Amino acid sequence: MAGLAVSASPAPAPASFRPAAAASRFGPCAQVAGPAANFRTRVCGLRCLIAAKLKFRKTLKRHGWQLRRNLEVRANDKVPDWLEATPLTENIMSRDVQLAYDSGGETSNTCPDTLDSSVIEQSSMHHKLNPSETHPPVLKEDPVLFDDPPESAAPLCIAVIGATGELAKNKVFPALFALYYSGFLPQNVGIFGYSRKTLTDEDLRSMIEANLTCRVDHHENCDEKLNEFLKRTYYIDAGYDNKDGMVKLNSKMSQIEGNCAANRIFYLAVPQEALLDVALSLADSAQTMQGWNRIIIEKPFGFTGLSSHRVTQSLLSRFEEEQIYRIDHLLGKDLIENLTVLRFSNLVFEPLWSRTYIRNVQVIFSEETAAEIQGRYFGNYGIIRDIVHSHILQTIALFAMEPPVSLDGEDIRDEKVKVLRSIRQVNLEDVVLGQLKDTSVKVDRYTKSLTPTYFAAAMYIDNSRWDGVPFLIKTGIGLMENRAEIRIQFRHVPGNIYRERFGHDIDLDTNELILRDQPEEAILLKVNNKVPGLGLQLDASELNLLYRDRYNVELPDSYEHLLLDVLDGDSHLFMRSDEVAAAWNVLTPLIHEIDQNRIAPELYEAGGRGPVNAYYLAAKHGIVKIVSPDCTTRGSGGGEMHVTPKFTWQGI
Ligand SMILES: NC(=O)C1=CN([C@@H]2O[C@H](COP(=O)(O)OP(=O)(O)OC[C@H]3O[C@@H](n4cnc5c(N)ncnc54)[C@H](OP(=O)(O)O)[C@@H]3O)[C@@H](O)[C@H]2O)C=CC1
Ligand SMILES: O=C1O[C@H](COP(=O)(O)O)[C@@H](O)[C@H](O)[C@H]1O
Repeated sequence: MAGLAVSASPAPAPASFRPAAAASRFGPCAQVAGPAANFRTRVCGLRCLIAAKLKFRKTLKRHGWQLRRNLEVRANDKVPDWLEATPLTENIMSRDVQLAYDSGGETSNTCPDTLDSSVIEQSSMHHKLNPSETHPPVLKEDPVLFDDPPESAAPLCIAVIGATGELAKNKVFPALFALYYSGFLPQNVGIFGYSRKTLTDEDLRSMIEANLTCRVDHHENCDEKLNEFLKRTYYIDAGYDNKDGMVKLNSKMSQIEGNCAANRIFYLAVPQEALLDVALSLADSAQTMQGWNRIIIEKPFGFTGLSSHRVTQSLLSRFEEEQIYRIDHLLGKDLIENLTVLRFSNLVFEPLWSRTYIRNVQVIFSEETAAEIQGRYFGNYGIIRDIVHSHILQTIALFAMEPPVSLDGEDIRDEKVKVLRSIRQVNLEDVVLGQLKDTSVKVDRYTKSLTPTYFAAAMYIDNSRWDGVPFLIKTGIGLMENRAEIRIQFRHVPGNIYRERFGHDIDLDTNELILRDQPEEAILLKVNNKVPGLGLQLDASELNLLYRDRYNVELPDSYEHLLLDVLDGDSHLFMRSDEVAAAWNVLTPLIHEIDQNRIAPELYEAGGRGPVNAYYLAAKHGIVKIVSPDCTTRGSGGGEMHVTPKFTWQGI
């Protein structure tokens, strides 16, 4: 951090960043996001692939992801005419202005020196604030960051509330820097760290710097970018009253923004106990009147259905639904986006997506992580509230939903909530609870708690598409490996003429599709084929797409993905209030039954596969266990036949 001083002028953006990033996304004080902009993100994987195949490679590299993301909006595979024929800036700018829409605030396309009163009035109505609050006090001693000429870009202020916490340090600031580095944040961006500790700007910068790195595959100007980013970072010593703290934050932001129409994002990385105090205080005192305001809230989303409902009601008393982004970073993984991309853009899959062809679905999320760093699980939230309520149920909802009307966030959320409302309440008999045996010094505390660290369950969706199809969930910590995948097992081929060739176990011919995030990103499809040569040997082979072989890029962290979605106003991976409630309706009766009956979880060893009962649960619901590494057998015709399934059942 040597030589870093708070500067009154923003550091100049590099040439490659200015036109594509600042102009396209932020325009001249223009509104930058909205439902229409969602379209950009949805076509992601395929467009990246196609663009990479075209001559764009060098261009993409030079302009960074910002350009790639803009390219992704194209619905065809051709080099866009506008890119070749006219200056990039001009084209992107006009399109973005056209797409401009505001879901959480008002904006203007110009950057007036003074606010006109009609704008103030509109904004105030929208945010339920008093027009008199639009003139924050000015802190004379502080530097002003956003002093670019009006035509440059709409400012964006991002406040990380709980800036000294683990989440902020390890995930949020690094993700913000990665976005800044890659050109996704506007030139006029200000980053504000907020907590109750007495720190200075420099303290915050040093803390952030300790965790910042540049991408291995994209490393130019790293130090320069790091310094630019840190110069735009400020600390707010909020004290112990969030009402005062938010007034301070607002003053600082207003000062940095100047009079330009500005947008604000508030990332609430605070403990659940502090959530409402922080959220309501900021609603009253820290929202901008001249742009949109969005708040990001961390999981878990409540402790029971009732407590969650209360939190939701309080939030909705001050914010519009469209302003609230409930983040679960596990949903920001490519695995999740691929669920819908794969299904809705492939004729070979889309017609098969129902009970007619799918026999069962497994959603697996296991972690090696030891219990020591999962302290908040014990005697507290546990894995059902932390992982199942949001990550697992959202995955099932995205997997099982009807085709949405469009890729717009609200259309997708409309379909997800229908799935959540159709999930049958989970029967305790179809549940396995586990708890990691703990040999650490904290063993007393842990053994007194019945909080599960492992959860398996068979769920059913009572609608016409999924009637009778088991969705087997398996999730836990302290297991043998990190595994995040969705496994789809298909039904048998009716009247399969090769039936006998599979020997005694017809299940061995089960087609299986696996979408995997961990241990490594891949899409795998198990098919049956003939082994070359004389005789009729069948082989269960894999048509594999390993991301590491196909794409030579470092994958962004899921916080980057989701923060960018917030910036874009794309809500499809964030739970709406009705989704939160519907998910609680599935789980609350089960949680009550577990709590009231003090159901003891099955203890399991660290580094193992988890509770043995999970195997029986799978078997009970007809989940195939494909483990036969060597099943040479004889077909009825007497010829030798090898069935060599390479897919072993991952029984975590
Ligand atoms: N850590 C992680 O990886 C994940 C965390 N989460 C969720 O994110 C949230 C934060 O987690 P984490 O960072 O681990 O928690 P920490 O306890 O590490 O940090 C909490 C932060 O909030 C601040 N804070 C605490 N109370 C208040 C208050 N009343 N008003 C204002 N600020 C306050 C603390 O600073 P100070 O005391 O100085 O004010 C600190 O900066 C939690 O809700 C957690 O469930 C979700 C997923 C993953
Ligand atoms: O939200 C959570 O996620 C982490 C895993 O995060 P990742 O970035 O390693 O995928 C998990 O350890 C934690 O239990 C859970 O609350």
